[in-house]
Amino acid sequence: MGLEEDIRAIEDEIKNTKYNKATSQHIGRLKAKLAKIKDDMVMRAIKSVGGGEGFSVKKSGDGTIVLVGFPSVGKSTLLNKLTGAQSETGSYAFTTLTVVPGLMEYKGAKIQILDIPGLIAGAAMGKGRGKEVIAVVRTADLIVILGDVFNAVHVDVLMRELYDSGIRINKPKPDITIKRTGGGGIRLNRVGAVKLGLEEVRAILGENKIMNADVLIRGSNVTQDDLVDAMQGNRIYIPAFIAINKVDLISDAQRKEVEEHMREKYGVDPIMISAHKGYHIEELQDAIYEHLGFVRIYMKPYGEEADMEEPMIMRKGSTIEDICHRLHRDFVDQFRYAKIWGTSVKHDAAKVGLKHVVEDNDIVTVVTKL
Ligand SMILES: Nc1nc2c(ncn2[C@@H]2O[C@H](COP(=O)(O)OP(=O)(O)OP(=O)(O)O)[C@@H](O)[C@H]2O)c(=O)[nH]1
Ligand SMILES: [K+]
Ligand SMILES: [Mg+2]
Repeated sequence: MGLEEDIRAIEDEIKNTKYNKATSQHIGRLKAKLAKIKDDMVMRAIKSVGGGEGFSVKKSGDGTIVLVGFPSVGKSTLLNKLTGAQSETGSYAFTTLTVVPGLMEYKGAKIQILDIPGLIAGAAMGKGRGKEVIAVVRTADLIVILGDVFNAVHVDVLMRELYDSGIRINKPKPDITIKRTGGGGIRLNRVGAVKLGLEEVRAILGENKIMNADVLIRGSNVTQDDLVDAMQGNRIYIPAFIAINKVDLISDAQRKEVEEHMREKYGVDPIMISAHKGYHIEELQDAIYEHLGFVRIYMKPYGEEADMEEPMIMRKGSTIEDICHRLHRDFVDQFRYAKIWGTSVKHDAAKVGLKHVVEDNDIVTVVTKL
C-alpha cells in the first residue's frame, strides 16, 4: 500500500504546482520519479506474466484489434456478432476469463478480434488479472474502447489504466533520442521550436541517474511527459476509438445525451451500437477498417487483366517495395519498374519505383528482369 500512497502524493503535488520557469525542473523531477515508481510496479509485473495460461494468442490476419471495457459492457456479445465466434456471455461480471480470438472478414481484409476479461480500476496494478489482460492489449494494432450506455463514465477509468500501463492512445511517438555517453554531461540538440529547456531535461534524466547523454528532440510540442516516456522506453503507441454499447436499452433523447457527453469530454463522436440487436454494426466495422489504415491493391500481371476479385491488403503508407516482398522474396532484387492505374499517380499506367507509396484501389503491375 505504501507505494500507492506515494504515487497519489506525487500526483497531487504535480497537480497543485503551477508550471512556470521556476517550477519546471521540480515538476520534471516529480514526473520522472512518478513514472519510475509506477513502472517498477506495472512493467516488471507485465513482463513477468509472459502470456499466462489462456493469455497467449497467436496473431493472425492483416491486423489485430482488442476490445477493452469494464465487465459486462458486452465485449463477448460483440465479438460473437462480428466474427461468429462463440465466446461465453452472461449477465454477471467476469464471464470471460481468458483471451478469446475471432476473425472478421471485411472488405477483403482479415481482421483478428480479441475478446478479453473486463478491465477494472486498478488493473494496471494487477487487479482482476489486469497484468495479463494489459500484456495482451499492448500487442494490439488497434484498441476499441467499449463502454455501455449506463456506464459511459467508466471510459475515463479505462483511459487511465491504459495510460498507467504505458499505452499511449492516438498519439504519434514523439521524436526523441537519448544516447548515453561516457562523459560530458547532458548535451541537448533541438530541431524546430522545441520548448523543453536544458535544465528541465537534465532534471528529468538525473532522476533516472542519467548524467551523461546526447539528447535529440525534434518537434515543437514535445512535453516533459514525452521525455519521461522516452526515458522509460517501454511505451507503446496505439490508435483507439470509443464505442458505446446497449443503445437499444435507452430512448433517443438519452442516447443524444450520452453522445453529447462523450463529444464534450473526448472531442470525438462515439459510435453508438447495440451488439445484441446489431444496430450500427456496419459503422463499427467501417471504423475498425479505417483506423487500421488498410489499402486494397489489385494486381495486374503484365499483359493480362487485373484480378479485381481478390485485393492484396496492405497497411496505409505501404510502398511498391512492400508489395514486392509480399509477392516473392526475389522480387525486390529482380525489380525493374511498376506501373500503376489509380489515385497515387498523376496519369494511368505511370511508371514508378520501389519507394512509391500506393493508395487504396490502385491497380499495380510489377515488371521484373527476366
Ligand atoms: N440489451 C442489450 N444487452 C446486451 C448488449 N450487449 C450485451 N448485452 C448483455 O450484457 C450482458 C453482458 O454481456 P457480455 O457479452 O457477457 O459482456 P462482457 O463485456 O463480455 O462481460 P465480461 O466477460 O464479464 O467482462 C449479457 O447479458 C448480454 O446479453 C446489447 O447491445 N444490448
Ligand atoms: K458478462
Ligand atoms: Mg466477456
